[in-house]
Amino acid sequence: MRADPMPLSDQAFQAAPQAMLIVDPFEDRLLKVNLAAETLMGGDADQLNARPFSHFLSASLPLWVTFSDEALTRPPAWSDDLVLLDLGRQPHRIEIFAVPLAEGSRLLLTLVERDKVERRRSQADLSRQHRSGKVGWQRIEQVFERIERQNQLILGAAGEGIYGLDAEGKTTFVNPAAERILGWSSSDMVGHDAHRLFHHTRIDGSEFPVQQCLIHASFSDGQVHRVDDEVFWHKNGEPVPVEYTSTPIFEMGRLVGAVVLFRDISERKQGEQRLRDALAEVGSLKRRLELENKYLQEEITAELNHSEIVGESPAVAQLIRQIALVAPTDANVLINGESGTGKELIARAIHADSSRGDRPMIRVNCAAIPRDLFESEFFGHVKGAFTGATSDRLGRFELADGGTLFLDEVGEIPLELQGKLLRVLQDQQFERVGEVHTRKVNVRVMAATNRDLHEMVAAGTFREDLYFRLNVFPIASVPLRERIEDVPLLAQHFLKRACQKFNKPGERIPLAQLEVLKRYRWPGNIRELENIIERQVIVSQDRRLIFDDLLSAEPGPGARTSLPTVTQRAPLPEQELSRRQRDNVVTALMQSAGKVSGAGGAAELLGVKPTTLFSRLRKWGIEPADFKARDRTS
Ligand SMILES: Nc1ncnc2c1ncn2[C@@H]1O[C@H](COP(=O)(O)OP(=O)(O)OP(=O)(O)O)[C@@H](O)[C@H]1O
Repeated sequence: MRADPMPLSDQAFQAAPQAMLIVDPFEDRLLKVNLAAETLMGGDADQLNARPFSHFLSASLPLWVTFSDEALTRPPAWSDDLVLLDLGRQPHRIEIFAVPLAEGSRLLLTLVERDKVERRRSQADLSRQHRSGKVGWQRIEQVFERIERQNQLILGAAGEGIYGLDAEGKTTFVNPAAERILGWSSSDMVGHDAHRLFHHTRIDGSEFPVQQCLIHASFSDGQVHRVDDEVFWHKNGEPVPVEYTSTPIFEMGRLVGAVVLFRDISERKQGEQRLRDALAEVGSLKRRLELENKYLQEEITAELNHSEIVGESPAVAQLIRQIALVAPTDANVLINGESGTGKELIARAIHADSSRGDRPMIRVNCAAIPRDLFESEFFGHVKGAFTGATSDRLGRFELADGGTLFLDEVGEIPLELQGKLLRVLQDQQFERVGEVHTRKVNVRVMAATNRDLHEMVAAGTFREDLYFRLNVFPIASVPLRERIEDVPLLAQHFLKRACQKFNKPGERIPLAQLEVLKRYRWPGNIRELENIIERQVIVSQDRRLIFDDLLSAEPGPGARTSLPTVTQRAPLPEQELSRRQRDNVVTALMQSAGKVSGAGGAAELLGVKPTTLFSRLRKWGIEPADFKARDRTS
């Protein structure tokens, strides 16, 4: 037979987690205990019920009396002063709650062990604290995560490359800019020795020992190191010029690595290089301008002398036609003719009428260059190329770049240099002496000679290929004796200039004297005519230029040596003697190119003391500087 199930209220009483007792305070009897009470009081219901309730109270009995009275009269009653003794007489500090049951003489007691409650409470406090601590910690974590995210954003956005190293030099993190600049990905770098990966070699190809690396120095000396001129190596093997700052990282006072911030300075380097190149260019342009200026000064003088080609002879007409024909082309021109016939004047006229006319025409007198300086003169040299080459020097080809180079006396160029000259004429390329770098120029070349180059080619002293290169457009400069009809015009032309030059206006050449000039053979050509007129302007005293002596003089090979000698036909009046003496001094000054004293000076030529000559010059108002050589050598 199945036992009747326990009523639900009894089940609840039994299962309650607190110790529950029903007592009769008047009878001092324990009527009923639940399981939790049995556990607390250390015995089963029978054992417990067998004892008066006061047995379990001992010293707390007086308190119980007042408490139970309160519970019966002013329920509910609560106390935490009672101490309960279990069956084993072990005390338990309890918190007690009492209500009277319906009968009115019984009390339902609910007991809680204070020690357990306090333990639970402190545990609850702890877990409460723990829970609230965890939340706090989670908050802190979130803050850190946010900072970390911000840091990542900053690292990601930074234009500079940034990477971290641990104390062994292994990469700990890399930002995207570092990946981009170096070509290595984060996975290539993190955990690997950064120095070995991309900092192992210097720009000159020499090994870069890690002991000398200032990034690594930060680990040992704890200092910030800045370097502004080194290279890192891109993954593709190309050097990346960088500047960087290596900052040590301390953790708890201990050096644990470094963070490196670097920047690609290729553009800065290129900028610096461009600046250096520009400065070098400015330097070379400055030198070039100085030289050009010197040449331009000469050109101004030349221009004064050569502004127009004077003459009406068929030879001059033909010449002018040829000049007009060849000037606009870039063809090389070879001008052939006796000395003093106007070869340079022709070259200047061609240059002036060409598209290069606003650039200088650089003249080189090949007869005036010492043999061993030819190459340097033409192509320039670099400092130290040979003894005496104390600085870089531009050659004539560079100087004439964009303009015209006029090689006067081209027949004098040594055979060994003719090949090099030919190369420039063909390729417009050359190297300075002592330099391997090839330079390119754009130069038109004109040449002049009074020698028969054709004959020189046959004799093997002039390269045939060079001759053909130069002789693209030949022009013959006709001797004055073959265009004698031009003499009067030329004489008037030079007279006008000489009058201006020596400030002697109003000088004139009588018609009969022009005839004298036309009868002379002019071995020194137009230069001789020019010189004679100048000399006569200087010496003339009655504004009439007389050339009678010209025809009686022995014509020499050139203008200066063909000057008339003083003839002795009859005793001379004092005035004439003085004129001739003055004449003679002028001749000497012309021969010495205005030099008065010293070797080859006019005083030496005349056999007088320089002081004597100086005082005579002062007396006659003659200025030696007017006789300075106009036959410019370079
Ligand atoms: N047709 C001309 N009209 C005016 N002046 C001229 C003429 N021809 C030559 N001259 C002048 O004669 C002088 C000598 O001329 P230029 O120096 O050109 O001769 P060159 O043949 O080059 O001489 P060299 O062979 O000695 O160098 C110059 O002062 C020049 O101005």
